[in-house]
Amino acid sequence: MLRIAIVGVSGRMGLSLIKAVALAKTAELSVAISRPDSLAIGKDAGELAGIAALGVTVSNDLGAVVDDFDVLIDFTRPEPSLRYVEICRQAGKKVVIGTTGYTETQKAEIAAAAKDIAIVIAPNMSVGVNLSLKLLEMTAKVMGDYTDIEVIEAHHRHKVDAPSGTALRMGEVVAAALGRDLKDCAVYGREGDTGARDRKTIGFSTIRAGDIVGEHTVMFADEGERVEITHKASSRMTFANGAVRAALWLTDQPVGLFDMQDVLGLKN
Ligand SMILES: NC(=O)C1=CN([C@@H]2O[C@H](COP(=O)(O)OP(=O)(O)OC[C@H]3O[C@@H](n4cnc5c(N)ncnc54)[C@H](OP(=O)(O)O)[C@@H]3O)[C@@H](O)[C@H]2O)C=CC1
Ligand SMILES: O=C(O)C1=N[C@H](C(=O)O)C[C@H](O)C1
Repeated sequence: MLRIAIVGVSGRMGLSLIKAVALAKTAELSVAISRPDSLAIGKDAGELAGIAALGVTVSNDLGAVVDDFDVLIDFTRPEPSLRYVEICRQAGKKVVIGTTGYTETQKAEIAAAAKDIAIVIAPNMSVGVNLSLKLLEMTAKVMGDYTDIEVIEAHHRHKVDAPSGTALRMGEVVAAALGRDLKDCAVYGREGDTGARDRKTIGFSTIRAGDIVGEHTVMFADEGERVEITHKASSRMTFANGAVRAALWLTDQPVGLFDMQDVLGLKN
């Protein structure tokens, strides 16, 4: 049995992850971590997630329980996530990271840690989004040079980072397929006297509303026709199940930086 630790257990994803690990046949929850001031401390993780008791009490010090797990799953915020990665690096433990909103410097820190331990990091753990990334690469190669490309994403009102990590990854994949660097061609929202659209740009639009789990559309628009590739998540369990799949896949990886394309066998 693979022993999984989850940090941020009382978050939206933390609660879904507890359920996903409980449903897994070859993995078990062995550590559940919440912030020191969290009301979840001392509770049973299963009961916290609204399922049967799992016999795992929520605690607040990951460093004190490093011998009790094999893989850590992190869907929190960039700063605590980097602290958890460092604890895992020192203890030689593997990590699955779903957190989004990292700066370039923070991403480089994770890449450096992956020289010592195995890490899967992906802004979206669903099969559908990762398949969409392949479709986007293909569409960009066929239509991207002569169409206007726009990325539209919608999420719940509590989301703190924008554009979503998935939208940015979609933009990166499309830009790379066209030999462009997203840093040079991204336009994040428009207002006022913008001038006509520059064909080489990739536009991003963000919606934050209600309880939308996560929706992404990439539009390739010409005069006379357009192609839209859309993914809609209706349950966080799709992300949580993907994270557990990534944790199990890491069993055979001693070291290195991977993404969900590696886990799902979607790399060229
Ligand atoms: N890769 C993917 O497939 C997906 C990625 N995400 C990403 O996962 C992340 C979490 O999303 P979501 O669950 O909705 O967010 P929530 O705000 O619901 O949960 C985040 C949790 O992280 C923990 N946390 C936050 N700040 C700190 C801190 N300073 N120190 C320690 N722990 C902290 C808390 O856990 P606690 O309360 O237990 O202390 C908090 O509840 C986001 O970055 C989101 O974009 C979301 C969905 C899918
Ligand atoms: O915060 C969320 O909820 C989500 N975040 C991820 C992102 O930023 O891409 C993935 C998913 O769409 C849900």
